[in-house]
Amino acid sequence: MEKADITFRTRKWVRPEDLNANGTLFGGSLLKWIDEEAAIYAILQLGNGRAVTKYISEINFVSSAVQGDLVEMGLTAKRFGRTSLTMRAEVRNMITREAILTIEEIVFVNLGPDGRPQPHGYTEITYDRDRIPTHHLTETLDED
Ligand SMILES: CCCCCCCCCCCCCCCC(=O)SCCNC(=O)CCNC(=O)[C@H](O)C(C)(C)COP(=O)(O)OP(=O)(O)OC[C@H]1O[C@@H](n2cnc3c(N)ncnc32)[C@H](O)[C@@H]1OP(=O)(O)O
Repeated sequence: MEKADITFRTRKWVRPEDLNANGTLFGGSLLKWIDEEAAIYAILQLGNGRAVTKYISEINFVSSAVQGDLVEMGLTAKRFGRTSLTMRAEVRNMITREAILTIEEIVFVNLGPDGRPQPHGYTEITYDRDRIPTHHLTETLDED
């Protein structure tokens, strides 16, 4: 798979509840946002709502953000495994484009209805919405 550029999608406004005691953006808020963003990205790439976070590599908090800053989150698929998808993540200041956080590897695993890893069958990134699951997981419990 060729190296793909990161596409920045979700934007967040740094609010008072996202700050640490230092008055800068709390790392835990940032990680929550990026894990959620990665989950949505993985679900759209793997076409399966049952995808879970398996592994997150070193997290580099490159610079901080302060209240009122606009930040944007980007992800790209680095590697499609048999049951896994490895992504790279970056969060940056939307205005200055200065990096705030980088994570080289976030691995999600595609699960079957039994909760075990299941081959996803994909090898390439989709830029369309062709793999979006069509129903909520709770609606399919009886059918799976
Ligand atoms: C209408 C629209 C509807 C939309 C649709 C609904 C959307 C609804 C949204 C819900 C959104 C939920 C988002 C959940 C996001 C969480 O919060 S997940 C919660 C946190 N994560 C967990 O609880 C996972 C806990 N771990 C586990 O259950 C088990 O470890 C797992 C994931 C089943 C894997 O089991 P395992 O025995 O390790 O599996 P194994 O076969 O050894 O490895 C599987 C793959 O992982 C890789 N792997 C294993 N260990 C590692 C490692 N340390 N490093 C890197 N790779 C590794 C393996 O290489 C393998 O990859 P492949 O070579 O097959 O590609």
